[in-house]
Amino acid sequence: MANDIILETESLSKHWGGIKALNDISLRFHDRQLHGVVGPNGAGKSTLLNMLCGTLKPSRGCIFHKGEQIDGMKPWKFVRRGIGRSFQKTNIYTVATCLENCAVAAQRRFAGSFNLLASRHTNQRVTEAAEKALHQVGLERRIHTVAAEISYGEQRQLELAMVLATDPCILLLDEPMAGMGHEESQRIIALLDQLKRDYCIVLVEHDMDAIFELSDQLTVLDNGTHLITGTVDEVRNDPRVKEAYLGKDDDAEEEAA
Ligand SMILES: Nc1ncnc2c1ncn2[C@@H]1O[C@H](COP(=O)(O)OP(=O)(O)OP(=O)(O)O)[C@@H](O)[C@H]1O
Repeated sequence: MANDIILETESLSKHWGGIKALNDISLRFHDRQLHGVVGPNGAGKSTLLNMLCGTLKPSRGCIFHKGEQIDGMKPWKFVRRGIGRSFQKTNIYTVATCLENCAVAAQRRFAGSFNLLASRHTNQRVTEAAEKALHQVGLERRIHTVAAEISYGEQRQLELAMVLATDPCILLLDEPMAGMGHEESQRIIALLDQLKRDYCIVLVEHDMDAIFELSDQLTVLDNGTHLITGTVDEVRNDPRVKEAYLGKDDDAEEEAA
């Protein structure tokens, strides 16, 4: 079991002046598992993802990818290592086609050579990766459609495709279902359920039904601290979690019990 740990944090902390956005967080993320991260607003979820993808440097603590310490490396090195990150806010070029958006993302992973022959080969890899990613998320019929012309739900699917186009092994996803209707959310849930068979997914999401349905492991953060990590059942039944967080929104479940 231990050797399928693909990403690990050790006493990870991020402080801004007096604000302890994240304090002493030690977590293990496994290959081919979906690890949900929840917590009230300001709990430190986005801060965690920003450090896991290298865009934010920890104040203290370490990050290990496949056993190698990677904190302090440049963000593009995280991308090259297969650590892909999506954002809460839509991050696409609306004037470009879906394929072009994914190609720009794929270039972050594959481009980098000034050799002309190599660059032709690179262009082909970039296009192939972009097309594959659009197929993975079910947007194959939208390949040549300008992003401004697809629905909001499809734009969120495109965001996911842009991460997949970087050929990652780890997907760090920040609220991929934000602002979606029920039907669109169901489509993303089905997609993530499929993707977790092949990727390590770290999913930050406020939609608790989705998190409960998808998570193999679930972490609760509260005010920058690590409350618990466990299976969905372990977390739901933990009195600290009920008290600190889930209890507030769990009335329906309490009534049903
Ligand atoms: N650049 C920054 N400078 C100062 N404080 C920050 C910065 N970014 C985040 N914080 C603070 O760190 C804490 C954690 O923020 P973070 O965005 O990680 O929470 P979150 O759990 O993702 O919240 P939400 O669910 O609202 O997105 C908050 O108190 C926030 O105000």
